Amino acid sequence: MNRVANGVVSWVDPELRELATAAPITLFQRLSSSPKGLTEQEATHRSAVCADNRLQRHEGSVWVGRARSAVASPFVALLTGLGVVFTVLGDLRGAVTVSVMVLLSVVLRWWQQVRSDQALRGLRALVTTTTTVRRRPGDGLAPTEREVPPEDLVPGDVIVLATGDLVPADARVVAANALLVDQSALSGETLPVRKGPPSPVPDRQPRGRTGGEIADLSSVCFAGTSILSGTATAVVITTGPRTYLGTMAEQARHARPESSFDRGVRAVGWTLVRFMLVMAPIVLAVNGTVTGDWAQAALFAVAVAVGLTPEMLPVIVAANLARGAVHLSRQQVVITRLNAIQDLAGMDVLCVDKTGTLTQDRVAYAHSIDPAGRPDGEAAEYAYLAVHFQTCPHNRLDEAIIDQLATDDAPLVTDAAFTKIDEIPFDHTRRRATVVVRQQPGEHILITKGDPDQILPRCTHARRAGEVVELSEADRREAGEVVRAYADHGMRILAVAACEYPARLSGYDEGDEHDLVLVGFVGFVDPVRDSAADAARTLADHGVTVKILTGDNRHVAAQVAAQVGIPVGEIVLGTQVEDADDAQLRRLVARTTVFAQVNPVHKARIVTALRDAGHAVGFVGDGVNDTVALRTADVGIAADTATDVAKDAADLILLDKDLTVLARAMVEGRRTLGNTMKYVKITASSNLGNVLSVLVASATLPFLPMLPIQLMVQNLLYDAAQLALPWDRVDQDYLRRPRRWDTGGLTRFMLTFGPLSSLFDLATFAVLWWLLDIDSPAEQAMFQAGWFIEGLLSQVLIVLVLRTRQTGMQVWTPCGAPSRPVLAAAVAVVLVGLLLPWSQLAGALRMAALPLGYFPWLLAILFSYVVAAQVVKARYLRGGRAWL
Ligand SMILES: Nc1ncnc2c1ncn2[C@@H]1O[C@H](COP(=O)(O)OP(=O)(O)OP(=O)(O)O)[C@@H](O)[C@H]1O
Repeated sequence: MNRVANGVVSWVDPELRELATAAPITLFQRLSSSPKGLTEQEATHRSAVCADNRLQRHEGSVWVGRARSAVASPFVALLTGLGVVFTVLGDLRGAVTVSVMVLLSVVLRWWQQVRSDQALRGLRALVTTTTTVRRRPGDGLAPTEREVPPEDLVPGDVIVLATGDLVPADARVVAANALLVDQSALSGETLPVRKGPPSPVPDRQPRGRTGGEIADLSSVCFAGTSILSGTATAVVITTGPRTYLGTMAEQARHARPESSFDRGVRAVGWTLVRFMLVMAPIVLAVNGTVTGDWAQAALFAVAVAVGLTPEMLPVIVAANLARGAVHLSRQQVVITRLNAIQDLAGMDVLCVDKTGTLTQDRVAYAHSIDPAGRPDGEAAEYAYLAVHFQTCPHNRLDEAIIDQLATDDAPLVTDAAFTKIDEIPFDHTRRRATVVVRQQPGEHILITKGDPDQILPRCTHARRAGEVVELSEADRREAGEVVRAYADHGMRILAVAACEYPARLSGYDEGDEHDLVLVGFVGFVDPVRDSAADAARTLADHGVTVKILTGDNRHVAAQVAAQVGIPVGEIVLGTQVEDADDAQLRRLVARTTVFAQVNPVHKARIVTALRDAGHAVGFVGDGVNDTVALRTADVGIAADTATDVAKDAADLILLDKDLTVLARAMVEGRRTLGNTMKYVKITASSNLGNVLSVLVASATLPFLPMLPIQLMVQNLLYDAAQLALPWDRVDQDYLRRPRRWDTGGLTRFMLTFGPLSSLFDLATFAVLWWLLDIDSPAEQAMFQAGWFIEGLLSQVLIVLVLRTRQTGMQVWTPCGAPSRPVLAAAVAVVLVGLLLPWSQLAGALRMAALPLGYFPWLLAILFSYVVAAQVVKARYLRGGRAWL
């Protein structure tokens, strides 16, 4: 069977496994390629057929996916259903009005999401990576090697990999030299894996591996993994979303747990559906019984149902989120998932790492000391030797050693005097790195540097004044004290130890890191950011508990926490997290603020336990293997400098990895949610009031109090005014606590302010009926215009009163007053409403101009309504109830 059709390989695992072990000639044949690589023409042809070699799905499908998520909202479903009912009942004007509402909300929401996707792509484009590919200019011509963007790779391309490279696609190794690959992104397996062309003996699953068979194929390098050391030539088998990582990323995307915002939106949707289900049939029954015209009653009931739905909610939410996203990007925060802004508002626990978030991220070498704490350069010399030969990527500590010790001739001299034999790279679980070198023939020196807690137990001897002496218990305690004393001053300490071995041909592994001689310690400073304490205080003042999750030593963690003002208490270590079952862990995380010596797996478990305990959790991470925790958290946050995979998993990307930026972003999230909640609560209560008025009017009037089309135009006008709400101010009080969607509060709010507004509607009916004598079916157009104006004006005005919890004249003080856009929109809509019965549209809306005598009464009713709303608000708040 030909598995390469038009250069596209259709993948299932058995085929991958087959290609993993295939002889080179079969491999190239199956991929329609050759060891000299593809021709440029063939590569162009294949790239036209295959999707780009990107982790994300093809652009087209992202747009479709976004469209799908924009449509999938309970309000859209509800309104579409009501639109269908209108059509069935023959009211096309009603159906069109509802369709416009639905279309507007879907398009706006979709547009916002696509725009933010584009912004993120723009950000990613700033990070350039290239891959070396071997291609021929044409058939029969010699191949050349050149650098191309990873997106340009196609199945069949021959690539050359070297130390420090990110593997750009799933590729079968055809030749390798001491190839060591970090596969932790795929399998959680933290030890590096040796890779090379397949051996004649089939691969066996290594013990203790967590990644499953695929990741254990030792002849395949997978996209997203990185080359720790060595070189390789490989042929690309599969690219982009079809790689192993691509499918995992896709699964993880789908597996994302529902966030607190999503839960809130769903709950609001259901509360409104319940109200509608109760109210619409009642309106139908009352109106049908009184008028006897059941068809008209049915139309009216559907219009009431539309009126009861805050139909512009998706639009207002989208507009709010968009404004929030723009504001955040000005504050160095890029949003990758719009809803994350609302989740940010609900966040009550923020898990942060230490380096860069709390500290200045400028690690500097400080000193070198012997095991007893006396100044001595030997530890630094060994550490430099180890870093010099280390091929796994240098981190900040390594760079600090190089900056300080790689003086003019040092690299040359080191290369001349020593030869590298082997390496056991650093990883977050081992918390140490080892290099083996040869100085004298017949003798190897193993040098290990790392967390003192990891190194000291592996030492049996120590250096003292140039001598190697046995490490007594007292010496060990003394060394521990030295580490602690420096760590207590916030200094990061690496222990350095060495050991001599007779030269051998076989490689070295962890089993050789024992019976070491402790050479001493090197110290580093990474000062706490000046702004960190202020930011931590701001977060605490706003009800967010900051927890530190660091791979570093407990003393340093405690010191940094104390400097930043985070209460320390009991410090929990990674090993304790590992030993605790889920229930124990929930209790542990509830009382702990500092977790030290934790690896990425522990971090993910801590986040899950916090979520299980009901918290809305933010998590800051930047490693490839922080992906799980980033996805598990309600808000995953990564710095711009993080790996692509981590950024892909994050909801927020910080262009400046600083806690202050995060604190500001959190306040912005609450402001956004505050303005959204204003709309939901005030609108739902006004609509409930309308329905109650309609019920009373239906039972008492010989005609409809308002026609369905009038009811919906009134709704549209009101909603148009509310489009300015995202630009409104929010009470300081509201911003001070984590906020989630609160539907319990919504019901109470509706039941208080809905009937209140209804009272003033009834007063309007009374004025129209008894005082102005508009009391016959022939005059219904005038009556309906009267209620249309009063209803619209009272709804718009009440937003200005209820939008803040300030009472009395405070509403008009600078912090309580509405923002200018909100005020301007309200005035504009009030004017339109007042002029409508006199306009050209009056006929289409079946309204008649009102007698001027109506307006003093209107003024009095509106004034009394505002005063009454203030009084009720004050009482409502005195009852200790949550406001918006
Ligand atoms: N280059 C290195 N060589 C040897 N050991 C190292 C190296 N870098 C770090 N370590 C040790 O491993 C420990 C854990 O480091 P890791 O990078 O996992 O911490 P982290 O979680 O990133 O810390 P942070 O919270 O500060 O960001 C360090 O405390 C240190 O003792």
